[in-house]
Amino acid sequence: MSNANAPLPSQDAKPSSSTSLTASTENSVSENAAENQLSKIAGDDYYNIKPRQVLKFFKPTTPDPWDGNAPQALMIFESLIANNYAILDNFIDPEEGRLLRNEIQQLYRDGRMVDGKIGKNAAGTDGDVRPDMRTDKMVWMEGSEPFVGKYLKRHILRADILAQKINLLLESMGHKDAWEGCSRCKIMATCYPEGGKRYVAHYDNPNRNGRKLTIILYLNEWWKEGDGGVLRAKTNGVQLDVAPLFNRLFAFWSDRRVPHEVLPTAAKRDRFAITIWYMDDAEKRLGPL
Ligand SMILES: O=C(O)CCC(=O)C(=O)O
Ligand SMILES: [Fe+2]
Repeated sequence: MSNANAPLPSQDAKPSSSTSLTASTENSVSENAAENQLSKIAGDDYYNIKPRQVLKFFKPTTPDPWDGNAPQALMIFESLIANNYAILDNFIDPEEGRLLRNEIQQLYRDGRMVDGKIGKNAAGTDGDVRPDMRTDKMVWMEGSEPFVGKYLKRHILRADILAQKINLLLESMGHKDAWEGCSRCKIMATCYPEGGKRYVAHYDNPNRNGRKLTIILYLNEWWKEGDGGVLRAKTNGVQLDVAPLFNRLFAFWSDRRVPHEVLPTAAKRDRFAITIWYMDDAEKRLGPL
């Protein structure tokens, strides 16, 4: 059985900076309209998205209820194929981002988050607590549990549609990274509490566990240099330090192209994020190496 989060030796630290794509926030303008439209297409149950059938409510042939994120999908697609990753700032309307952040913070305060594990199974939902490797608090979700708030559900839905659009672009050019289906494994909300919490260097998909694309949304308003919790990745021979800024989306290929680690948090700054992995059904069928 493969280790879903195989550790790597720490990377050499080299100062580096990252550029980010800035999205227009126009996508937020028509969100209520988008929700109404989705309700019409899918019925009242459309938020009850089941894993592995993410987009049963959204087919490329249906009218696009979320036109707003087509430019975002294009930007992420272009950056992924050129760089193996994409950074997109101002992902959603900031007010909605704050409400989403409040929901995630509340999950932490309610004690729903538990020690993150080093995964043993493909979805990474099982494994061992290894404080020498990973010291976050996290909660797994399908997305339809009663404790999943309205804004988190909206985020999941938006990310699902974004992922599908990215994949449609890859498919349309016959790109080798186009994947099969548009399912995801469990969604993860995390808090890396203040005081040096971290995750050592690893791959999300070291051994063909099916994870194709990792999409993280960071939720840390007022984050500043020195607060720690920077995501450090290395890809294409470039070291990349990604600050976990509020409303910043970071997407990357889950496989060995992008080893990454979470550098320790600072003394007084909890760090919040939501991570979603989209799965390649063809790779899942092949099974782990
Ligand atoms: O929160 C992050 O920036 C990354 C977390 C991570 O790499 C993981 O949970 O696999
Ligand atoms: Fe990771």
